[in-house]
Amino acid sequence: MAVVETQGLIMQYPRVRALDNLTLVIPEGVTGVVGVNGAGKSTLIKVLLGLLRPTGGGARVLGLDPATHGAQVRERVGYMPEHDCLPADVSAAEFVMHMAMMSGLPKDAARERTSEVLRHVGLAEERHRLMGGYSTGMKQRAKLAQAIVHSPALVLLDEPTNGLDPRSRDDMLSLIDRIGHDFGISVAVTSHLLGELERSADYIIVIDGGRLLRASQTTELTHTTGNVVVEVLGPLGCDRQVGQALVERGVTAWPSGSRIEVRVDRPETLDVIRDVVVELGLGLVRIQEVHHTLEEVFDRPAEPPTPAVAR
Ligand SMILES: Nc1ncnc2c1ncn2[C@@H]1O[C@H](COP(=O)(O)OP(=O)(O)OP(=O)(O)O)[C@@H](O)[C@H]1O
Repeated sequence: MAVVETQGLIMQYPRVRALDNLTLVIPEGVTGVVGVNGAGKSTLIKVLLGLLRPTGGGARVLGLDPATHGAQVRERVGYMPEHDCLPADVSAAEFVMHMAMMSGLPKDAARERTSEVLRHVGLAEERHRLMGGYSTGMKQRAKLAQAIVHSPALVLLDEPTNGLDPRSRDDMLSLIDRIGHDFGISVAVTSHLLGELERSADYIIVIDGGRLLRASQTTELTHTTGNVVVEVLGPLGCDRQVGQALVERGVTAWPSGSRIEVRVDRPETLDVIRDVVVELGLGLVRIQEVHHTLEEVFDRPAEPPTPAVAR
């Protein structure tokens, strides 16, 4: 089921068209919305929350039109803004509890949910410290906690890994994974880095210049290439020998570092590889499937470099 649908969305600022006829569907689960800085990600989120009224087209969020039912949308949707927006002189516990009560939870339930979500995001011990003294990673976690404290059906996270060091980035991505897959809250998360959402997102939407570039299941984008990499053991240059022998038997093969990449277009190809290695008196170390990463899908052509001959 779709949690968000947009149809021909246009957002024209005085000088910039930030969304340009954008039609997309965000399914349940974790969706990565990827695009370079200025692609229109934050504008899209603000339109979906009903904070900005689009100049054309429309959207449905959990079945509601945010342009006319913004308050109802925001009751059911959590939002983690990109920029630092936390009051410095308040503790995470006070802030998240305040947000919980603002969303309509009675005081006792708000207190209980606050300590629960602060534990989930890893801020249990620091919850009574003033947020002004928090590191960037802790601030991001506090922002995430306030976004999910009212148990929304959907949470919109705007660049949650921005400014984080590699370890905190990994922690944040694991948290997003848990929120989407263990807590049952659908997540739409934006990033300007394609590769980082590969692990957590079930679905990827790529936007560029306010337009939809691509939308598909992550597994479809990172599907196996149909190629294998063959590693052999033997004297210097033996990999080239294997490649040459494969090409002579009509197999498409080409060098890949110190190994040989082979197109497996029929099941017998794997037998041919084994026979060639044995005939040449070499050791077969491994035959490994080659997967595309998301970055490769967008940065590199899908076809092997030509000519497909190991020289
Ligand atoms: N309030 C505004 N008024 C005028 N132009 C705006 C406004 N907000 C954004 N823009 C412009 O709209 C375009 C899209 O911006 P947006 O912030 O949506 O992109 P983004 O993909 O979220 O990038 P970033 O991650 O850098 O915020 C940019 O060219 C930006 O300069």
